[in-house]
Amino acid sequence: MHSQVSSPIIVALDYDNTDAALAMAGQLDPALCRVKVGKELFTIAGPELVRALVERGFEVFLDLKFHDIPNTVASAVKAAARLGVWMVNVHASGGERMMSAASDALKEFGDSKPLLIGVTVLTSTTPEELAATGVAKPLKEQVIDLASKAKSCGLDGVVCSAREAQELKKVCGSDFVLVTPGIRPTGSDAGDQRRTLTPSEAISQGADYLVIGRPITAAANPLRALQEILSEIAGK
Ligand SMILES: O=c1ccn([C@@H]2O[C@H](COP(=O)(O)O)[C@@H](O)[C@H]2O)c(=O)[nH]1
Repeated sequence: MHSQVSSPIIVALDYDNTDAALAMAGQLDPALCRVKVGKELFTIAGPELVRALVERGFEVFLDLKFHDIPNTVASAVKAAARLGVWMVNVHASGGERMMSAASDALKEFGDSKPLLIGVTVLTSTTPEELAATGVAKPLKEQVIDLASKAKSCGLDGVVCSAREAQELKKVCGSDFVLVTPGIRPTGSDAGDQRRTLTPSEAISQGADYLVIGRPITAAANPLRALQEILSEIAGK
């Protein structure tokens, strides 16, 4: 999908109702950011909310992290493409057959296909927590392995921590899109995030898109918080 927005910021609209999500979108500017609809908001507000955001001029990242049998995931990403979203994602740990099925399913959308992104290891996960799930590899190696598989299956990029971005760009190439949540401006609360970096650190490590929720949406003035982050990135 051809994009009109040069900003790297994707604001996570993590709300439990349509009115709150649209009120936040109304305080933002589609020329300065994209927006992300995740599991909570989509479960409560559904496709209508996604269409409403698209109609308001926002490029939408549908962050549902699909993980299922290949046929189901292929159908799900096609449904997302029909909604007009700019980006959609699947769990890279769902396997290569699943990722290839998703990638193949989007071919019929040609140039208007959404970016297809694989989730590697969640930014809330520590190395110890990953090991406890039975993954024997060190966390960074696991991220690189999943990203390499995502690339070979035809995905456009991955979700990872910005801490892994520099290495991933080396391994997967500069065109492979890196979407990085776990972004925390200096002094802001990490909350449940564990592998964090500041906005300017993330960009300097090679992140293409920064997913930012609470540091913007919980700010007294979300638009000002967004503008301050953009200024920090621009080095102003
Ligand atoms: O690895 C991941 C994948 C997705 N997320 C999502 O990003 C936002 C982050 O919100 P903050 O308030 O800035 O922490 C949230 O919607 C997560 O579901 C992630 O954090 N890490």
